[in-house]
Amino acid sequence: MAKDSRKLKKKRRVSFSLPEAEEKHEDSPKVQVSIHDEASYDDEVETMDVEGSNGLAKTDSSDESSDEAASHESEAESDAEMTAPREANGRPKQSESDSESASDSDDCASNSDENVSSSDSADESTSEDENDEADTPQNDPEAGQAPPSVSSFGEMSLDPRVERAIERVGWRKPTPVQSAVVPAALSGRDVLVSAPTGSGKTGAYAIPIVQHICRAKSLERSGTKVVVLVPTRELVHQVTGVLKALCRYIGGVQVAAVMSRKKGNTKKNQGAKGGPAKQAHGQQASEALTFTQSADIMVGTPASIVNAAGTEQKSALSEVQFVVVDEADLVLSYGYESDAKAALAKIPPTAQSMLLSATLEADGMASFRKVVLRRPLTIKVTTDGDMKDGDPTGASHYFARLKNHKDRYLVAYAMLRLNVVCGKVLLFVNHVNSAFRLKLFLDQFKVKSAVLNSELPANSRMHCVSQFNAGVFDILIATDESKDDEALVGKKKKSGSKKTDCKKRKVDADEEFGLSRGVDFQDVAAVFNFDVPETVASYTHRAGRTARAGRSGTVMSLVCSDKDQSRVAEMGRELGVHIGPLAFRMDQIEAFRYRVEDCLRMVTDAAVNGARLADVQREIVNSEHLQDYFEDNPQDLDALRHTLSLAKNIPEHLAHIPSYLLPVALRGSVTKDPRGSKFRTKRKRGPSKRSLKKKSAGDPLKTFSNKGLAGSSRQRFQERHGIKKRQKSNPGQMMKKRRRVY
Ligand SMILES: Nc1ncnc2c1ncn2[C@@H]1O[C@H](COP(=O)(O)OP(=O)(O)OP(=O)(O)O)[C@@H](O)[C@H]1O
Repeated sequence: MAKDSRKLKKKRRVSFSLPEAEEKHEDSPKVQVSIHDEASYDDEVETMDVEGSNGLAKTDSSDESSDEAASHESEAESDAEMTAPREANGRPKQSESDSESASDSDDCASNSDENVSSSDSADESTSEDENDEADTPQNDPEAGQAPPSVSSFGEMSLDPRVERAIERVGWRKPTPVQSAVVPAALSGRDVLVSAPTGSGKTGAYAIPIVQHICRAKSLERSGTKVVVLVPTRELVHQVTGVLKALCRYIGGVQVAAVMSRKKGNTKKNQGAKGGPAKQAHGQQASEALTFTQSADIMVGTPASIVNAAGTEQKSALSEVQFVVVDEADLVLSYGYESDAKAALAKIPPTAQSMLLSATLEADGMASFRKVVLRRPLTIKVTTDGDMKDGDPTGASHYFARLKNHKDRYLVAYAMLRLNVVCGKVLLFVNHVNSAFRLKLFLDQFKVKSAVLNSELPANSRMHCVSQFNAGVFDILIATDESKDDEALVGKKKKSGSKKTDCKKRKVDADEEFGLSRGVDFQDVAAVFNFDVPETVASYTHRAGRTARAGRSGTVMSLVCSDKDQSRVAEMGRELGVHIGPLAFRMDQIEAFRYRVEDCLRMVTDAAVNGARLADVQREIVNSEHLQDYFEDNPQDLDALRHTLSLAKNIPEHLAHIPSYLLPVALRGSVTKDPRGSKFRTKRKRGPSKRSLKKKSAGDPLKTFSNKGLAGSSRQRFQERHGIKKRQKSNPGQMMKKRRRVY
C-alpha cells in the first residue's frame, strides 16, 4: 500500500523571477522547494523552483491581481484560522506514549492505517473543547492539503500589525523557505523543514508564531501559548530578539528568554550584568523564571524550559498550543535528548509543531519526528546544482594544504595582517586554549580580535556577538566546542553506546554554548576553519555563518595532514559542495616565517593561561553584581585593573611591516595600522596632501605604510589631481640612468 502511494507522487514546478534590486549574486541559481505531504493519501510531492541564491527576497509577485483577490478572500477566512494547534485534518496528535506504542507502525508515516487511528483520537478531542473547535482550520475540508506557497507577505493573510512589523524589520519579500513554510504552518499543519543556513528559517517559524499570538490575544487566552526550543543561549537571545521585533505592534505580548541557572553553571549565568542581554530582556537569569510563568512566548534551551515548567502537575506549559524546535537535529539528539523529551512531554500533545534545521538528515532525526510531529508536511529547500560550487548558501569553499600546524599561523598572519582577506572574519578553533593562543599571536601584530568561548558568561558572549555585528572589531575567534561532542557522540552512537553520549555532554563547561549553530553573524566575509571540524554537520553550520541572507562569502579550511585533507574532501562530497585548493603560494610569505615563529614562541602555555585568566578578571571588573563589593573594597578593584593593564603590555615593533618583506603581489595592499578595528575605516578616505608629501620623501627601507586599502584611494586621489607617482629613489637605478644618459 505504502509503495503504491509513493508511486503516486506528483511533481509540480512553479517558477518565480527575481526583482533586480534584491539580486546579490551575479549568477542566478535556482532554489528548489520540495513539499512532501505525509498526511496526503497521494503522498504528494510539490516542487517549486525559485530563482536566486539562497532564495532571500527573491520571489516576485507575479499575477498580482489574482493574488490580491486571493489575499482578500483569505483575510475574510483568517478569523477561522490559526488558533487551536491541531492536526491538519482536525485530529489532535497522540500523546507521547501513544505515539511510542504506535511507532512500530509509523515507519512509513504515509501509510493510511495511521490516518485512521489518528482520526479516532481526533473525535474524542474535538468533543473535549468546543471553543477550540470553532477556531481550528480543521473544519475546513481543504485543511488536510498542503497549502500553496506564496510569493509575498501580503498573500499570507497576516494580521496588519504583523505585516507592519515585518516591514519594519526590513523584510520585503519572503524567502523561499518562508514562502512555503508560513502558509503551511498557518493552515495548522505540523511542519518539518530542512533549508540551508542563512535562508531565513527563523522568520519561517516566527511569523506563524506571532500570527498565532495575535489570534490568541484577541480571544483573551492567558498562559504560555508558544514554546521555542533552541540548543544554545546565543540562540535564545537571538530568537527572542526576532520575536520581539515581530510583536512590536501587538500590545501586551510577553516574549521571555528563559535563561535558567543550571547545575554547575550558576556562576556563568550570574555573570556580567548590564550587557545587551539584560537591556534586551530586562530580566536577570533568576528573574526570568518567574517572568516566564505568564509569558505568551517562551524561548529557551530544553533544560531551561524544563526548569521553567516546574514540577507541579499543572505546569506552566499546560496551555501551550504551538511548539517549535529550531536546530532540531541537535536539540532532539545527543546530550539534549533527555531534557528535550522532558520539555516536550510537558507540552500538550495537541500542540502544533514545527521542526527546523539546515542539517535534518542527521542521525536520530527519524525517531524524534515521530515523537514531535504527526504526519507533517516535509519542506525541503535545496538548490538544483546550478549554484556556484553546488553550495546552497552561495559560499565558495577552499582548503589550504599546509606542511605543519605552525604554518596555519603564518597563513593567518598573511590573511589578516597582510590584508589578503578583507572584511569581517570568523575563525573557528576546536579548543579554548587554541583560541587564546591565536588571539595572543594576533595581538602581537596589533591585529584586534576577540575570543568567544564557553567560559564567558552568556551576557558577555551576546555582547561580543553584537559588537562584532556592529563592526567594533572585525576578527572573531570562536571555539566550536559543541562539535567535538557531536563527533564523539556520533562515533559512539554508531558503536551503539548511548549512555556514554549523555555523560560526555554533561561534563561540558557550558553545554548550552554554541556559535556555529544558528547565530546570525552579519556580513561575515570569510569563515576560517583554523581547526578542521570533526563532522559534516559542524562544517555546514560553521560555513553557514558566512554567505547569509543571499550574500557571498568564503569558507577556508587550513589542513595540515593527509587525514585532515581527506576529511575535508569527504565533507565536501557529502554536502555536494566543491572544496577546491586555494591558489596560495607559501613561498611568497616565507619571509615572514621567522617573525611569525618568533612570536609563536612567545605565546607560551603560561601566556595562554594568563589570557584566559585575564578574560575572567575583565568580566569580574565589569560585573555589576560586584559593583557594591568593589565600592567597599576599592583596593581589590585596583589590583585587578593593575593586573589587566600588565597583560596588555605588548611590544609595538611587530605591528610594523618592513616593505622589503612584502611579496610583490601584496605591495600596496598593506596598511600601516593593522586591521581589526572599525576605526581603521577612517583611513579609507586616503592620505592628506601633506602626508603624501611627507611619505614620498621617505627612505626605501622605511616601514611599509599607508597603502593597500588606503593606498587604492590614494591612487584614486593622485589620479584625480594629476599627481604623478614618484619614482622610488633607488641608488642603483639612478646610476644606471646616469650611465644611460652619459
Ligand atoms: N524575508 C527576508 N528578507 C530579507 N532578509 C531576511 C528575510 N528573512 C530573514 N532574513 C535575514 O536573513 C538572515 C538569516 O536568517 P536566519 O537567521 O533566520 O537564517 P537561518 O536559516 O535560521 O540560518 P541558520 O541555519 O544559520 O540558523 C538574517 O539576517 C535575517 O534577518
